[in-house]
Amino acid sequence: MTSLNSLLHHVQLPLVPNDAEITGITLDSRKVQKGYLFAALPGAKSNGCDYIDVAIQKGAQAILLPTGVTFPETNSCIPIHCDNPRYILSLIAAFFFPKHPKHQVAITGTNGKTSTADFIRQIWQLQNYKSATIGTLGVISNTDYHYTGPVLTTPDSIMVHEILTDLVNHDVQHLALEASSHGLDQYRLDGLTIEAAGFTNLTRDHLDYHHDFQHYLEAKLRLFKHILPIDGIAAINADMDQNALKQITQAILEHKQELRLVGEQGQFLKLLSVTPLPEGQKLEIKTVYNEIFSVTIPLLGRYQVDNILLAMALIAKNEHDIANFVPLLPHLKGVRGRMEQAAILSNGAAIYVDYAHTPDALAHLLQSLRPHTHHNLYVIFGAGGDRDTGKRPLMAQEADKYADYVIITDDNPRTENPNLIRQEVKTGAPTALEIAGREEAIAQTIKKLQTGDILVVAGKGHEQGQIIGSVVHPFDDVTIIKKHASCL
Ligand SMILES: CC(=O)N[C@H]1[C@@H](OP(=O)(O)OP(=O)(O)OC[C@H]2O[C@@H](n3ccc(=O)[nH]c3=O)[C@H](O)[C@@H]2O)O[C@H](CO)[C@@H](O)[C@@H]1O[C@H](C)C(=O)N[C@@H](C)C(=O)N[C@H](CCC(=O)O)C(=O)O
Ligand SMILES: Nc1ncnc2c1ncn2[C@@H]1O[C@H](COP(=O)(O)OP(=O)(O)OP(=O)(O)O)[C@@H](O)[C@H]1O
Ligand SMILES: N[C@H](CCC[C@H](N)C(=O)O)C(=O)O
Ligand SMILES: [Mg+2]
Repeated sequence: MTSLNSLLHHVQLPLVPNDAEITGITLDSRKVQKGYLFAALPGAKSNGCDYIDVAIQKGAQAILLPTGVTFPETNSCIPIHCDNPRYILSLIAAFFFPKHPKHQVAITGTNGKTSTADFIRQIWQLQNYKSATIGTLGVISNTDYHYTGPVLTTPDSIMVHEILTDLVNHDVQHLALEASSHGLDQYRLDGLTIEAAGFTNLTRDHLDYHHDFQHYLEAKLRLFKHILPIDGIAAINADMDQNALKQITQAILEHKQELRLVGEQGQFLKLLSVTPLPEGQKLEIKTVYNEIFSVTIPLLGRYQVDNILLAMALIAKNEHDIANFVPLLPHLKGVRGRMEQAAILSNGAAIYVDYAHTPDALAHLLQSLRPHTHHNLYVIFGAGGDRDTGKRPLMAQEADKYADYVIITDDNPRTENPNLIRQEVKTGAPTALEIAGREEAIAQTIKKLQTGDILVVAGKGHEQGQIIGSVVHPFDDVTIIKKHASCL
């Protein structure tokens, strides 16, 4: 509970003569209770301003709304007009839920946010800190805090700050969170006080929402231009798209942040070599002080090396901290649904599950599995409905380029016709096999596997459901694979 004028003072909006207590904040009229501040936000599907009357009837004390929107005659509720209510709401949320972990790190990029955040949490936990991640896997921490709300990669600003306060109440002072391009574009993270921001890579995704690559990049750049403060740490994978890298580094230098480049072209942390081993990878890395470390990580997937380097650069107090992290790396565990081994058949064929749902992720995934494949490499994947349609043939092209056998199936068709989605995917790999129904595709392919083969089932990773229409049907790739593998 806080007074309306203290909230307004915090966000530098004019105070009101009739100050009032605010008992809660929400952006959904259906959740308004007596004394709440309701943020009426124009959205993609509907407009929160259409629900102002409903919110007043339910006892809203104040309504945050865009400048120019008319407000009904009422004595019971105070209108707060402003130019950018989503942004102001984020700042209000940070003030209303006042407890924030001392150490907060945010990661953006097309692929690798969840993995990088997870490695950061694991490193902190290996150092005995209570720590947490917020992202695609929900909220994970080594405390008895259990989040049960809806999961977005980046929750809305109210949810983010409510979770932060809950985490601090569970003694968590170390937090890594994912900054999705939607989340950044919709000001979900503007109230945060982060110490470091990371950028994994920029490749094609979400152009249904951002329309073109430059707007997609601009959304992600908001993390550095508007959220990471001056002197904050900006850790970047130097091997990414060079045009994007140029724009990112320019933003970082303009905002006087500390640039830490990692990767094969890194400076802060330079990757000298990676050797794939049967059960992991051996890395040789060099710090900016020319210290060289050799370490074996128990994880497959070249892409996870990039994510681990970025994780270390984001949380290192300084260059010398890397020496403290290196002995912990052999203890890292795989991330749920990312290059996760689901089954080994009696003939030795191995089956993995991975969350690759972009062209670039599929290319990296399949290239990573090739050194471990002694016979044929199979990939099963589909493309999500109500998402970027342009990436569909491109995903198939990458699959066709790097796998020996490509099986196109369904992945969350949502409100689209799954047959039509598969047809669009198939234009990128006309000779690929098409099997409707994900379980059927998995069952049929497993029967074909021989000694030395690898099958990877991509796109759903940790997901627990297949979304058809608006119904979520329980579905877990690992469980389905185990079921059909055990029949052989
Ligand atoms: C397209 C999109 O990003 N939509 C997000 C956006 O919703 P919106 O504001 O556009 O919603 P809307 O349905 O048009 O409604 C407008 C407003 O009216 C309000 N309303 C609506 C109905 C009503 O009865 N009363 C009422 O007050 C709504 O609460 C909302 O505030 O803001 C909401 C609150 O933050 C989000 O929950 C919602 O995410 C939807 C569920 C979603 O599916 N988002 C996906 C695309 C997403 O955000 N994905 C990213 C990226 C993942 C990745 O990187 O791969 C993520 O961070 O998860
Ligand atoms: N650094 C990377 N470079 C390229 N591909 C990667 C990288 N990291 C992960 N991937 C691929 O992307 C998939 C998703 O990884 P992860 O969940 O870590 O990414 P994300 O950015 O959190 O994705 P989302 O946007 O869906 O939350 C992995 O399963 C893998 O196939
Ligand atoms: N965060 C991504 C996840 C995609 C996962 C894939 N299974 C799909 O449904 O396309 C999105 O919402 O676009
Ligand atoms: Mg994620």
